[in-house]
Amino acid sequence: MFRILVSDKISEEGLQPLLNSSHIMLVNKNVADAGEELETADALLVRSATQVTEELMKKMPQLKIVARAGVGVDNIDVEAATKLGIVVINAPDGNTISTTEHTFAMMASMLRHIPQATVSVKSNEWNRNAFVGTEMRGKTLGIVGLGRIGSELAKRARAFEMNVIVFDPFLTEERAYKIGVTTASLDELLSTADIITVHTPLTKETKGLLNEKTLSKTKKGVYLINCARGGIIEEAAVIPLLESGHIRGIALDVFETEPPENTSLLQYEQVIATPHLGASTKEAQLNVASQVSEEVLAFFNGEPVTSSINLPTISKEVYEKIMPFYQLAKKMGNFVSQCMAEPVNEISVAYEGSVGELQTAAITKSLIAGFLSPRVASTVNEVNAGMIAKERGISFSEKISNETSGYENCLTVKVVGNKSVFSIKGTYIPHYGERIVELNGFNIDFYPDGHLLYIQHSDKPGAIGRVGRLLGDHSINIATMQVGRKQRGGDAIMMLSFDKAVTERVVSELNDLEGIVSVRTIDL
Ligand SMILES: NC(=O)c1ccc[n+]([C@@H]2O[C@H](COP(=O)([O-])OP(=O)(O)OC[C@H]3O[C@@H](n4cnc5c(N)ncnc54)[C@H](O)[C@@H]3O)[C@@H](O)[C@H]2O)c1
Ligand SMILES: O=C(O)CC[C@@H](O)C(=O)O
Repeated sequence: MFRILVSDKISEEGLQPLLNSSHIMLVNKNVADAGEELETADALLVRSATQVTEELMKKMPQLKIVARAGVGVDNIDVEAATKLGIVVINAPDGNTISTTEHTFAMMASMLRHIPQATVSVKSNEWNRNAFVGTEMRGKTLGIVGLGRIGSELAKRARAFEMNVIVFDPFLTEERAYKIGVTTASLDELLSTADIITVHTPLTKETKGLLNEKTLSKTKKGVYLINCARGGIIEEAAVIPLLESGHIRGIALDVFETEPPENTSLLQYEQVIATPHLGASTKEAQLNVASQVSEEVLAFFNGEPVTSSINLPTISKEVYEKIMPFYQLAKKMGNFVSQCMAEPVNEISVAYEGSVGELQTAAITKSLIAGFLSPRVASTVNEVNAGMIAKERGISFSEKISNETSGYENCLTVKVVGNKSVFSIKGTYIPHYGERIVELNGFNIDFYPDGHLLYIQHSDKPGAIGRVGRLLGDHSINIATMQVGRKQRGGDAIMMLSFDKAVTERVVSELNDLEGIVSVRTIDL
């Protein structure tokens, strides 16, 4: 049973794909109240309220995936999750339109004093002079961050005949042209915009982006909006500018701490606020819940997740092509790791032929994970393999070539250790499967699976027979056997497969046989 702990309020309708599965169990409980559920949960579903810290994840030994029903993952320690081999996914666009509309509603409300006028009318006042507003038409809207929400907002602003100017260091001129916005430096935006709205993630670059210094460059009478993340506009820097009348209004959906701890800013008449409601519509909540449910279900079924924060994203079509190589690479890494009982410094992989056209980075991660798994006590998978390899001083590289050497596709892995170098070549043949076709320069052909014995011997009469006899004496059935040599009478190798593991005692007896150089058990 795959157990999912749902820690925040998530649309039940959106969770249907998970609720419909008889192999999945959902428990609705906040992590703060969960006890035993923490120990058994395979997946954790959250919105923005639950803080997914390293400490929490360490209390969840079975945890494999954290799903954020929303965009921002700043409540999740993604780095710690990556280290622990936990996949983090989000629902990147399910609430884009709702948040865009909320931002637009905040802008309209602020410019026409709707919240303040509502309070006034409800207090039996009829004060039409106090609430003279500002038109949007002809005003310049400065958008900081033209991602999903920023670009949807730009479209709507243009429909209201506003000029749109954008600052986004990662925006190409081509995309800006397509959306119909003018790009600018931050300083240009600050000095020309009548209304500034921020739509970036909260990062070390965007934290306090609008601060005392940058805000002093804005036009007198500027309006500010933050429906992205608390802290992008520094709250304390706004107060003196509100008092002086430099900032005419500010609309906030998000705060430096939520709920706000320092409420002094909220006392100002020119401040309008909502409690992080950008994504709070029925539609957005259904969208984000459905998106993460489908993704968690795909993860449970061993299919690719398309919105992972810490895994390369792979579409279903690419996944189907990549999967055979992904598994082959994992087995090749694992095989070499078991063959080389020594510290390793370098792993290089060369992709030849059609496999080079796929997302080789994901295949290389799988290879590294396969290599590390017999050597690392903690979970190691493609999420954390690169990080663990680096921590252990293992560098890895890949080379891609269209050339082929007899096989339509081929992976050649070279592992450099302290004492030796090991090389292995593998291929995937449709309808035939994974094959290892070369080991340390010996041509061979075997299926890398199950219980194997890798024997190095001298190509002399009797060596193979002695191995067969000894195994027979121990009633051990050889399932398959392949032999390879470079030249007559020289060094040779045998690869044997068995239905069950061969014991250490038998391995030691095999090692003592005449003509046998070394024997290694490999379990894949
Ligand atoms: N209030 C809510 O309920 C709510 C709902 C959804 C999203 N959000 C927040 O809104 C924000 C935007 O979401 P999105 O889906 O549009 O994200 P997105 O990733 O699509 O867009 C972010 C944009 O910011 C730009 N950017 C990054 N660093 C920048 C910098 N230093 N200066 C200027 N631009 C920079 C990126 O290039 C990108 O274009 C996020 O913080 C998200 O968490 C809030
Ligand atoms: O869960 C929510 O309602 C907030 C969502 C929003 O902040 C997001 O980043 O997607």
